[in-house]
Amino acid sequence: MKEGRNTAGALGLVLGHPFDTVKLLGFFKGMSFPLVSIAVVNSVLFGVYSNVLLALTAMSHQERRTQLPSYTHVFIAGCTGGVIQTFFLAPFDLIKVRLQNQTEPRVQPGGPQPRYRGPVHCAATIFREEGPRGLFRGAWALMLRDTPTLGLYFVTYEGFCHQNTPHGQNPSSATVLVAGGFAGIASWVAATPLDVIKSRMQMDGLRRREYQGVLDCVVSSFRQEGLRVFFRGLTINSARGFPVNAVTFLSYEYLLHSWG
Ligand SMILES: C[N+](C)(C)CCCC[C@H](N)C(=O)O
Repeated sequence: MKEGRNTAGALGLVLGHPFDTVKLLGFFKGMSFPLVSIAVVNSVLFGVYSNVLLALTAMSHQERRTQLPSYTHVFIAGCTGGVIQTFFLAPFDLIKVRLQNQTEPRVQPGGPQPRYRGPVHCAATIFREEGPRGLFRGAWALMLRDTPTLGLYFVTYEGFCHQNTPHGQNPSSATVLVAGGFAGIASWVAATPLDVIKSRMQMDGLRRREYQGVLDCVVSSFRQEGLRVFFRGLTINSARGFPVNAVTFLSYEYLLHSWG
């Protein structure tokens, strides 16, 4: 009896396995592009941030626990990280926005071919149709969005950690998670108006050019849609910002400690 059940269980598993695999692969399909992009961009951002802070304060990460760096230094280091990461983020972000805004996102047999068939094809097509500079379309708006808001991001993080950690100690994992989450929300709330503009600039140039530049895009979006346009996606950005940045900062702290 027991034997029979085990065999049945094993058989079920064997039969079910291909389905599970397909399901899993389907579930994570399309994840390699964001994964590569986030790995590159976050290493640049956090690398620049910690090195600039190191240069400004002449203190190691561990020493800074007992002697908090000034928020001005944290802000400057965050802004510098923001400027440098823009060069890396711009093409990745452009490709993401272009792919997300496709009207025929899927290739269907016999149906119309989508303009971009995937991230690599998208990059090659932009390069061909819009030139190498085309890959940096919207980069100014992106830099304007990210420079001050990444300063704010790190100030929020360090401030929250400092306030909730006994003097001289390392913040607990729970504190790091909440501080990272709040940093994500604060920076996304501040970044949302320029995020709307950035995405519009990135989509511009696909057919005819609609905007003359960032300012023109701000003015004409405001004229056509009112003040509300600058708050588009605010809720979703914040809701996503909390968990994403909680985990980001937890891994950052973990790596800092394991590398010594
Ligand atoms: C500055 N800005 C708010 C745009 C982003 C800040 C957090 C960056 C993080 N990789 C994320 O995707 O949430």
